[in-house]
Amino acid sequence: MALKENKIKYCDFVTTIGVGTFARVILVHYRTKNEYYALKMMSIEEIVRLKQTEHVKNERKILAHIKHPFIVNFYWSDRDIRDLYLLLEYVPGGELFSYLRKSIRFNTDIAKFYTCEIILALEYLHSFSIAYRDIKPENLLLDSSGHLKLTDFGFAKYIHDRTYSTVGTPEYLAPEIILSNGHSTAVDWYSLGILIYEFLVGQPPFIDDNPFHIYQKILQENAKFPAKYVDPVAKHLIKKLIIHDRTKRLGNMKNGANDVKNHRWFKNVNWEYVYDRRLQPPIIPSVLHSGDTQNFEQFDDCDVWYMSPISSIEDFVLFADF
Ligand SMILES: Nc1ncnc2c1ncn2[C@@H]1O[C@H](COP(=O)(O)OP(=O)(O)OP(=O)(O)O)[C@@H](O)[C@H]1O
Repeated sequence: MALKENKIKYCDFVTTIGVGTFARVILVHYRTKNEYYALKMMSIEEIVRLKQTEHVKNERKILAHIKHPFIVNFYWSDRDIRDLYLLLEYVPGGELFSYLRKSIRFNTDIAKFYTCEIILALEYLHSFSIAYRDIKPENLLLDSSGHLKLTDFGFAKYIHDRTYSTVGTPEYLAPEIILSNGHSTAVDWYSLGILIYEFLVGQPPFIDDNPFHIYQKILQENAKFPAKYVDPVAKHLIKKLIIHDRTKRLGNMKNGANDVKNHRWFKNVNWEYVYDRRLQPPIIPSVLHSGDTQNFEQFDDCDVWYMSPISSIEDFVLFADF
C-alpha cells in the first residue's frame, strides 16, 4: 500500500482533459521522467454506488494484459482512500469524435484508414476473448502522428461463452444486447458497422432523443444508406456487420476478423503496412509539445482540485488488489 501510494506522489497534476460518466482524466507531469501521462481517476464511493466495481476491475486487468499499436498503453494502477488510479499513455491529438463533427463526415479514404486500425485492435482483443463493447468515435483518440489509440476499457470483458449484462452506448448496441439474449465478441463487429456508417454519413443509422426509441429502431428498422455518401461496396460491408443473425455476421464466423479484412472494401489494403503504422494518416493533429492540451475541451480549473469523498472501509477493501 505505502509503495503504491508513492507512485502518485511523483505526478504533478496539470489540467483536466476528460470527464466521463465514471472517471476524470487528468494530464499529469511525471517529475522523475519529465514526461506527460493521462491519469484516469475514479471515486471509489461513486464506482461502488453506480455498481461499476466489476467493470473497473475488468478494465485494470485487461489493460495490464494487453499491448498493441492501436491501443492506449497502460503503466500502473494505484488507489488511495478516495480514488482508484490508472496511469495511461497521454494521447495528445484528442478524440476522433471532434474531427468527425468538425468535418461532418469522412470521405471513403479517411473512413477506411481509421477502420483498418480499429479492425486490427479488435482482432487482437478478440484473440484473447476480450470483447471491447464500447466502440464509438469518443473512445478513439489520435496520437501526435494521427494514428488511432483505442481508450476506455471500462466495459471490456473476457467472454469465454456468453454474457448477459447491458453495457455500451445506445446508438451502438447490438440487437442481442438489447434483447438480453447473451452476447459475445460479435457485438464489436456490429458496433464497427455502425461506426463505419457514422464515419461516412455523419451520424449513426438509428437515432432518437429517447434511448428506448433507438432500441426499437435497431430491432425493427433497416438502416437507410444515402447513396451520395455510401458506395455499394461500403453498404455491403456495413450490412454484413450489422446483420442481426450473429452466425452470419462478418467477423463472427469461422474465419473471424479475416472475413472482414478480406472484404472488397479493403481490396487494396496491405494489412502489414497498417499494423506497422506505415499508412499515411489523413489528419495530423496540431500538437506543439508533449503536454499540449489544445485538442481537448477546456475544463474548469477546480475540476483538477476536486476531491472525491473518503470511501468506507467496506468499499475500500473491494479494491484490495487494485
Ligand atoms: N490516455 C488518454 N489520453 C488522452 N485523453 C484521454 C485518455 N484517456 C481518456 N482520455 C479523455 O478522457 C475522456 C474520458 O475518459 P474515459 O472514456 O476513459 O472515461 P469514462 O468515464 O470511462 O467515459 P464514458 O463516459 O465514455 O464511460 C475520453 O473520452 C478522452 O477524451
